[in-house]
Amino acid sequence: LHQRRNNLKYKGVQIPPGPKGSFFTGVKDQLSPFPWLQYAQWAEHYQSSVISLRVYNRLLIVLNDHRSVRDLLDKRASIYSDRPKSWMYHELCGRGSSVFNISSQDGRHGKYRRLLKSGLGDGAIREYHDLLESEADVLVQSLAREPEAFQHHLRRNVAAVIMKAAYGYTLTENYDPFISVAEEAAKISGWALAPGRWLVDYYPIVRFIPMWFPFAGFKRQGEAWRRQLESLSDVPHEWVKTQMRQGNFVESFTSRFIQSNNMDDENGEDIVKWAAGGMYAGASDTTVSAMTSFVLLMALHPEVQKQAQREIDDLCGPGKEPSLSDLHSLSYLSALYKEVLRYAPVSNLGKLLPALPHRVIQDDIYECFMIPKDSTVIANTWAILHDPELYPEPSQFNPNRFIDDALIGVGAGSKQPELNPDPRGYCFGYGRRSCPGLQFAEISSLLIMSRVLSRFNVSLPAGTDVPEIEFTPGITSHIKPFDVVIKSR
Ligand code: HEM
Repeated sequence: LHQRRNNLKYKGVQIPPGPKGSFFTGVKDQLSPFPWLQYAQWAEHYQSSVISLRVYNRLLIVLNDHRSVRDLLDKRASIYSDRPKSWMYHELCGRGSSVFNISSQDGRHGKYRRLLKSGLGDGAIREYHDLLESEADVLVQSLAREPEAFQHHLRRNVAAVIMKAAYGYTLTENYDPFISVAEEAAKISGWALAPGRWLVDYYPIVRFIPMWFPFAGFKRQGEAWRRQLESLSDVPHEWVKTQMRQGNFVESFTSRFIQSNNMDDENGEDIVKWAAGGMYAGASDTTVSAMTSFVLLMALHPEVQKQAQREIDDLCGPGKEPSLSDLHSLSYLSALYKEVLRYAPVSNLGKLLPALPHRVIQDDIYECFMIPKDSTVIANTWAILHDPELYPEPSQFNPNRFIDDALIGVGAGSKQPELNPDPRGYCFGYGRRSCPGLQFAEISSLLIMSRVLSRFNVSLPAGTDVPEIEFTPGITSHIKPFDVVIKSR
């Protein structure tokens, strides 16, 4: 319908080229578990970095190069920062108000972002210094004790930091009730957002079928999940309030905003609750994924590892662990962090999850193409970070690309190098949806990396062949783990 209307309105302006697929499902059955590679291949095949594809009745526009991403998602952020609607998740499960899913046209969107920015930005991070340092100590001790469980320790570190920062809550040693609450919510959300699973997402008219109707299983399921998710997201918030009432609480993102009571909004407390919920959801898989990639890449690149260790030893003295105040002096470490994010981008937003792609809220024309209102717009961040014109020899893992003037190209020292631009401009998302946890992620990641490098050597088990790098499918795709040895230096 849209297309017919748009063809009339913008006579002769076509939607971007792309595969057509079948009449009913579109290209749904042709999508691979690694869509970012497939999108890049389609872009090459159709000789256009902007392509379109249809899944059921939903039109997807995929942006495969940095220019279109900047031009549309950043420069036209006011119309490209909405999220596609998932009727199952947003309406039936009642999650439309969550930070990730709220419509950019809802007044709460800006309030969440302002709150998260002030609670997670550079100024606020100082509040978390002691917490970050003490959890880094715990991580190093756990790695020394049980190095083979490194992923478990990383996951625990990130969860402990974020739960303390968001709620002032200290994780218990093994099974933690708050983490299982958060993981349960993530699991239900994954099911409710499963692409192609719920017809109501594509044909919302079916939401009007009465609850008792034989085909209304999805409605009963949605209602059950709504109740479950509601109580799950209330648990940590109510816990903070109880602690505060008892006068026995650790300061946190939530307590600070409840106490300051200057939200200037009758829904202030509800906004804090959703914003804090977004912190665990945003920080957990992403940071763990980046840090897991870091450990695996250190095993594959001993020369990079040695150089980073030399820099830390030179600054702090051998055997002395870096502290947060040392991090800004470690320029090779900072380049290494950028290269980990570029090489194994955490967020290959290619998956058809309705949660992270953007939605354009009005018809738009880009170059010679029509981008119809309500299209789902996906940035193929992987393709950008592996574009040989932007990052020469993209399959080489080489942190020097961010510090060596010869590799930065013309304009070195200026804000926008021609080659090897800062990948943080891509892997933390775009426009009015870009990640509000960027600084928090960076400081916690650099601290983990510096502590691991100063205390341990990471290598492949003796006698094993160098493994081929494979990536896991999914929205926070990362390098498929292989065996590594972590030994004290
Ligand atoms: C290496 C770590 C991280 C990476 C790579 C990452 C990446 C991203 C990306 C790509 C998005 C989506 C942007 C878009 O839609 O264009 C996002 C959104 C978000 N991130 Fe992060 N993130 C990381 C860590 C964190 C941390 C530590 C927090 C909080 C403490 C956080 C909180 C959020 C939130 C709340 C959103 C939703 C923003 C919105 O929809 O308005 N992230 N992140």
